[in-house]
Amino acid sequence: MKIGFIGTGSMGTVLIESFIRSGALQPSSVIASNRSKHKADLLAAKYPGLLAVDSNRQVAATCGTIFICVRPLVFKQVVDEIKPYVTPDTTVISITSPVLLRHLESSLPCKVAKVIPSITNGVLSGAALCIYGERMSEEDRGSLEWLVGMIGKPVRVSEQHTRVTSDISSCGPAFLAYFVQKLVDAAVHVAGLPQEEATRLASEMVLGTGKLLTAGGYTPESLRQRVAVPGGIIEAGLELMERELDTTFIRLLEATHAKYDEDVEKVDQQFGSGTHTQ
Ligand SMILES: NC(=O)C1=CN([C@@H]2O[C@H](COP(=O)(O)OP(=O)(O)OC[C@H]3O[C@@H](n4cnc5c(N)ncnc54)[C@H](O)[C@@H]3O)[C@@H](O)[C@H]2O)C=CC1
Ligand SMILES: O=C(O)[C@@H]1CCC=N1
Repeated sequence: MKIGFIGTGSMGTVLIESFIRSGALQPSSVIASNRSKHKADLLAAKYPGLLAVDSNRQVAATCGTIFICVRPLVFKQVVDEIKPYVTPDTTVISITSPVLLRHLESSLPCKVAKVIPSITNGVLSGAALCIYGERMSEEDRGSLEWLVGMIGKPVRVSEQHTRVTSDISSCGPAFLAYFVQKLVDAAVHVAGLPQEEATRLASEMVLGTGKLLTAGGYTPESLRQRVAVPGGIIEAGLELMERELDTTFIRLLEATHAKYDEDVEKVDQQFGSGTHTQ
């Protein structure tokens, strides 16, 4: 069965390349379209057998499973384009959170799901959030999770929790990279450590910490307690972070939720769906 990708920008490309690199998909199973076709052509050149096509309609007409990898406000246009070509057996997957299942289910006569990937899937790691519409049978869900499981850890979440879980798994890499960057800048500023060396150390530290938290038997709390000796150097640093960052993360999530609400409202207007309740 052919798998289609509409939108081969940053995330569409990550998904296609990861599915191919992991062995989940052969290039010859992949059909891709993009507004400016040259981006899809680049993938076709890199992966012989992959078919880049001129229109989203061609993807819809040939593929049983279609990932829509465009920005939220472009969805309505794409959905209208592909609608005549999907059948009840087609599965359409949105990779963006502000396009809700009800937008898709009310507009398309097929199965719909959301898979919110993460840049970490590009190294076959991290989570991929799975949210299912009612027309997805348990077998359909299992098949999609097999595919997604080749590039990350599929995690089923309710649509209600999509925003906050995506804040962690999809936005988290950017937030953590910001933390790393600030730590590196401080090391350069305070002690003159070469930037490259500080970056290498910080990156290894993040990798090791991730392993401790996923496979090393630690929780964030127990890890912190284990390394922060009472009255010691780490505790001095943690006390400062506690004072300075106390409400920062709550405000961080409030900021992402506010932007999400704005996007959902705009998508609602496009789909003519009234006020959202998620
Ligand atoms: N950046 C990230 O880490 C994550 C992004 N997402 C979601 O992925 C979606 C895409 O994001 P990015 O790849 O970062 O954006 P992007 O801007 O890099 O890619 C979007 C692509 O869609 C193409 N496009 C625009 N209109 C089109 C149309 N009518 N038909 C076909 N192609 C069209 C553009 O040319 C572009 O290549 C967004 O909805 C975002 O919410 C989801 C999880 C993580
Ligand atoms: O729709 C989402 O939740 C993702 C996370 C970052 C951008 N888009």
